[in-house]
Amino acid sequence: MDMEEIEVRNVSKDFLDASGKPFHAIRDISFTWVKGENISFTGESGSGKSTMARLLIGLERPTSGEILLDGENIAKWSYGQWRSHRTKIQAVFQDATGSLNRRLSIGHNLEEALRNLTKLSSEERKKRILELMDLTATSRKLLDTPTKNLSGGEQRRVALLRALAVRPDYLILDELTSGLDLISQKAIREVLEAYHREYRCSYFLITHDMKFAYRLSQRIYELESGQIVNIGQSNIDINSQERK
Ligand SMILES: Nc1ncnc2c1ncn2[C@@H]1O[C@H](COP(=O)(O)OP(=O)(O)OP(=O)(O)O)[C@@H](O)[C@H]1O
Repeated sequence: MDMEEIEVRNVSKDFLDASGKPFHAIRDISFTWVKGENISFTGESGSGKSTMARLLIGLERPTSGEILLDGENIAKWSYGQWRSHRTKIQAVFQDATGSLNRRLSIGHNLEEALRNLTKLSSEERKKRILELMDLTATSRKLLDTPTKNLSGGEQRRVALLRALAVRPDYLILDELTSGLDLISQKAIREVLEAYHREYRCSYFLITHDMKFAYRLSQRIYELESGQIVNIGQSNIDINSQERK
């Protein structure tokens, strides 16, 4: 295998509708997501974006087609196989706060993710967390703050940091900035930019915000009724952007 990538080949996903008839949420979609590259999925509500994300992280299995990670069909992976690849692909879904333990401090939440998903020692975990805070310009003082004291935007940022701490190769972000004020949106965008520049993590962004999509990703796929109807190309290079 020359290229590290995720290849989605002719994937379809059917659900049963209320009357028990098959409903085609994803119809024969194919695309390649090369490691180091960011892509965005956009489209109306119900067009199949979240279903595509759930297929990529193994929360749904395709009705037909294959999803190849470096040539291996992840659509057939068992729960155990997914567990052992958690550091490869991470996801932060719309209800980001669901992945956080609100009773714990931010530091404990990050620490818990690293304890569960990596083999790092206690010292290495501490070092990793501090590095991440510095890289993403997040104050170290926040580590002792109880998660429940944070605003919605800050909680999403922490959920994002939790996923990034694991250093995934691929990261799926479902509507991470929707409903946030402009300052919180910018803060999240800057975290993503800084992290991508350092580790070349590949983002799969689901967003309605086209500016966000064009700024962070190379290609923007537009979905309509479960099909790709348009592919936009961004000429903005995330790696050459200056921090603002
Ligand atoms: N588990 C399920 N069972 C039945 N239908 C489902 C299921 N999951 C999704 N669907 C249907 O599949 C279609 C696509 O849903 P999906 O959530 O992927 O769309 P979306 O583009 O992400 O929408 P939004 O922007 O509102 O999140 C919708 O009609 C939805 O009702």
